[in-house]
Amino acid sequence: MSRALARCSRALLRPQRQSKVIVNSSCPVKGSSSLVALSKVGPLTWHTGHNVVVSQRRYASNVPKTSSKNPLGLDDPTLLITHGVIGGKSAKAEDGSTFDVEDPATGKTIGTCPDMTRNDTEQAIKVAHDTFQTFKTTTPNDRHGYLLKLYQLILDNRKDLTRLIVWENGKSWTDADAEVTYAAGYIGWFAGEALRTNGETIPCSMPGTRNFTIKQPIGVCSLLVPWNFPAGMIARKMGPVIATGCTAVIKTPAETPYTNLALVELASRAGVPDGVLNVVTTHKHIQEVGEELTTNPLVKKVSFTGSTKVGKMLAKNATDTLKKLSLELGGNAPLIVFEDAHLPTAVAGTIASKFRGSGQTCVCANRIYVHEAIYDEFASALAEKVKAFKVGSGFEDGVTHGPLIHSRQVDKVQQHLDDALSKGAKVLAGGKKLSGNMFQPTVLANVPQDCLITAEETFGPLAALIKFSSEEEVIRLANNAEVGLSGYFFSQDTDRIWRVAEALQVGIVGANTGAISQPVIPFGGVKESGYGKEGGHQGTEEYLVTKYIAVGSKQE
Ligand SMILES: NC(=O)c1ccc[n+]([C@@H]2O[C@H](COP(=O)([O-])OP(=O)(O)OC[C@H]3O[C@@H](n4cnc5c(N)ncnc54)[C@H](O)[C@@H]3O)[C@@H](O)[C@H]2O)c1
Ligand SMILES: O=CCCC(=O)O
Repeated sequence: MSRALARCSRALLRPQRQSKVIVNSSCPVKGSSSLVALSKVGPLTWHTGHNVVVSQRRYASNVPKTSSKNPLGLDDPTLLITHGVIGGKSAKAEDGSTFDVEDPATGKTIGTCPDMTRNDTEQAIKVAHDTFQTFKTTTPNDRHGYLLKLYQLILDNRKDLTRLIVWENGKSWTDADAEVTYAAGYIGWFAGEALRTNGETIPCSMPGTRNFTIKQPIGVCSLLVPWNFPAGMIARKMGPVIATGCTAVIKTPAETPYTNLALVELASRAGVPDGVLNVVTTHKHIQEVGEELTTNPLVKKVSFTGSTKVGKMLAKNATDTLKKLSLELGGNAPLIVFEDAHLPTAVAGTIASKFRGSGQTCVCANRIYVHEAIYDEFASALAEKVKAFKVGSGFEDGVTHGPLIHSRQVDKVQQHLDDALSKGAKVLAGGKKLSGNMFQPTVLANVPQDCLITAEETFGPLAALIKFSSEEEVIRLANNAEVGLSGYFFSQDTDRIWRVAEALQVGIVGANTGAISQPVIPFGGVKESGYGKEGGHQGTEEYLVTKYIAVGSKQE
């Protein structure tokens, strides 16, 4: 704990360091340069929320040295957990069955996990409920301490967590490393939040009576996490669970269970009591497990990140028992480049927003509206940058973009591309499916206003450039969506910045930036992108109930 604090305060006092170039004369990866690639993203302080400067040092090779005893080549092989967790104990499926976890870069199986069922889930909920009776009585300082230790453990194990993310999600090493920083930032933020669950005193209009509110943990929470941020998404759900004294059953995504499980293991090493975080891994039984997690009366809160379709179904399930819900669902983010934009900033911001995680984030720009006066200049500058990307296994040096998660995502990108091409769009960069789940980062010009891309999020590396001619027109187009998670625009006119920021029907606005995600802000959407916030102090409130207490005085 003291190490984390010392590091934070040292970092706050010193100027931000830039990335380093490391010269390596014996790079073992075939075809890679001996000058190990420089990180292009610069310092990652915007991610941590803690101003901890994390070196973007690249190692001689990030390709893990695997063996039969250490199949994922971790420095600490005990961080590879291949079972569920109930009450701190290893859990199997009731029928003993398992499912395979695959490396999306190769399609090869990297391990298995139990295919747990509804009964297993019910058991996990009971344990979480029993544990809640004691965990809710721990002090804020106890929980602050657990989270600070966990924060330090995440940073201490960053290489292994990065490896797990690359193995099961496929994103590039730099992206995965940044995600570990992002996840640690959430845990650090909620360590502070554990100490800030303040109630109020409220002046009372009745003589002799005093009014107070206190904040209490809501109870057992079902946390359903997606595969696109295997560390980040669980961190921003389990952080407030621990901070507030709740307990949880976590349903891991079938694609990426190992990073979730490693983080739960680190939480246990940080002292979080057994039974606070329980993990159900499942693939075949997703429907019934999802139903149990959203209908069991012992569960008081559900937090889900994923598609709008599944979110709506879970919300319906939770209605009968009126559970509190946080739904962080799909987006279809507009990104607008006005004629008065600073073009290099607009290009950099578009790349940051569109291509992070190979386009598989809920806040990725999806509809890129460019003013006709600068359309050609912007399009060619963006295409030039995108042509320089390198697609491949996230472990390879120099790879900027990894594969998509599975063939369904590849098919969706291809379908959106074909549809736009059939309506007159033109490829300026990329445009081809590569081997396996790899897809070239693509820039498309002359995209019509009505096509599949504008109707739903692509969730892939396809930048669709649509021409517009007036602010009024583009605001109408941007708001013409059932969803509203994030929206971006680029302009150097201050009046326009306020006007457009206020007009966009979204929960998150990036004005002159494509990087909006931080642990300290309330992340969440409007319309069919769901409700509830993650991160910020609002992300703590989601796990608390407010109780009002009136205290009268002696009546004579
Ligand atoms: N908001 C996000 O961060 C996010 C994340 C993943 C996918 N998506 C969107 O969803 C689309 C499809 O991707 P997907 O198939 O992985 O999304 P999905 O909504 O089906 O899956 C997201 C998560 O929900 C779980 N899930 C699925 N069905 C469930 C059920 N019946 N009960 C409980 N949990 C269930 C999945 O296992 C996964 O962990 C993507 O193209 C993208 O548009 C959004
Ligand atoms: O994809 C969903 C979350 C993305 C983010 O936190 O930036």
